[in-house]
Amino acid sequence: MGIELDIRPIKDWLPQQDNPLLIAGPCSLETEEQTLETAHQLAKDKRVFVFRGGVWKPRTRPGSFEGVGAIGLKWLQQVKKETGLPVGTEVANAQHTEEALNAGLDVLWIGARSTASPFVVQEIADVVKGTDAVVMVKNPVNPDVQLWMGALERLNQAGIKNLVGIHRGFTPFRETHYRNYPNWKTFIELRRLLPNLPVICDPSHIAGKREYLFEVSQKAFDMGMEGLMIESHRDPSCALSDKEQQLTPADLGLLLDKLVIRQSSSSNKQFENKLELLRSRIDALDSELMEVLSSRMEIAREIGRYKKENNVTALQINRWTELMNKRISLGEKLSLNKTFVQILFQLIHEDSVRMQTEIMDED
Ligand SMILES: O=C(O)C(=O)C[C@]1(C(=O)O)C=C[C@@H](O)C=C1
Repeated sequence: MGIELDIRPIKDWLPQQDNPLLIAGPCSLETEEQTLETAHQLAKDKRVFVFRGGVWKPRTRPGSFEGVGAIGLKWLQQVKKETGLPVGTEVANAQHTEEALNAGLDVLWIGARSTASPFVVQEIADVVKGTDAVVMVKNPVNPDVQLWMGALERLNQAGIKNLVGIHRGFTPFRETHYRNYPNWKTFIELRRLLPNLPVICDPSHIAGKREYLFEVSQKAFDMGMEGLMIESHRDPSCALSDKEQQLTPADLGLLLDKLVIRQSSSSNKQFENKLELLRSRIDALDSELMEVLSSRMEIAREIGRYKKENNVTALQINRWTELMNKRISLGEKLSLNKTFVQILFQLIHEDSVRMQTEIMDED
C-alpha cells in the first residue's frame, strides 16, 4: 500500500492554477533582456502559471555554460514584478537554496543528479525547514523509485508540504531516440506509493529534441500527470544551453493547442457502467490466468522432483531457448508485444528454476 505523506494539493499554494500545471521558461537565464522578453511572451499565454529559469546549471562536463549565478535571481524577481507570474529555479546545494529563498522565489526544484544524493537533499531540506516553500523533486538519474521517494520524505520530514514530483526521464542504458529514457513504470510505482503527490512531466529533458516534445507531453497526460515543466526560449537557436529541446513561446502555444488533457475519472454514467463491465471481465480472466500459472508451476515442481531422482540439472538451456522462441512467435500471432512476452516468460522460467533448485536442495 501507499505511504501517506502530508502533501497539499497544488491549488492550495497556487490558487490561480487551472488543470494542468504548466511551468515554462528558458533552460538557462542568459541576460536580463532574454529573461524578460521570454517571460513577457509566455505570460501572454494564460495557460502558463509559473516562469522557470536555470541560474546555476549542473553540467556533465566542465567547460559548458554553467549559468549566470545569483544575478539571475534578480531577473526572476523582475519577471515576477512585471508579469505577476510566480518564478522558480533549480537549487543544488544549501547556499543556492538560501539565496533563492532570500530572493523570494516561489518554486525551487531539485535536479536529477542532486536527487540521487541523499546528502545533498538533506542539506537542502535543512535550509527549507520551517518555511512554506514549494519544492519540486526531479527523479534521480537512475530509475530508483526508493531514492526518489526518499528525497520527498526528507523534505516532508522538514515540514515541506508543497511538494511536486517531476518525471524527467532516466539516463539511457541502451540506444534510444530520446535524451533520457522515460521509464513510465517508475512513475506508476511512485503514484502507487505516494498517491497524493502531484507529479508533472519534463518533456524537454526526456525528448532532448523539439520534434519529440508533443508525443512525450501527450503520453504524460495519458498517464494522468498533473502538468508539464517545459523549456521555452525567445530564440532557441541562440540558446547557451539545450538549444535543440527548447521551443519559442509561440511554438509552445501551438503544442499546447494540440494536447488533449485527460481527467482521472468521468462523471458520465454510461462510461462508468461500461468500464465496470469490462473490468469485471478482466477480473475473471486474471483469475483464470492465475489458475493456469498455478497448474504450470505444479508441473514444474513435479519435473523438479523427477530431475532430483535422476540427478539432472534444473536449468535446461536448450529446452528454455526453444520454448522462448515458440512463445514469441505464438505471441506475434496473438498480437502480443514481443518484449512483454519475453519478460513474462523470463519471470515464469526464473521462478520455475528457483522452485526446482529448492526441491533439489531439500533434505
Ligand atoms: O523442461 C524442463 O526441463 C523444465 O523443468 C521446465 C522449465 C519451464 O519452466 O518451462 C524449467 C526449467 C528449464 O530450464 C526449462 C523449462
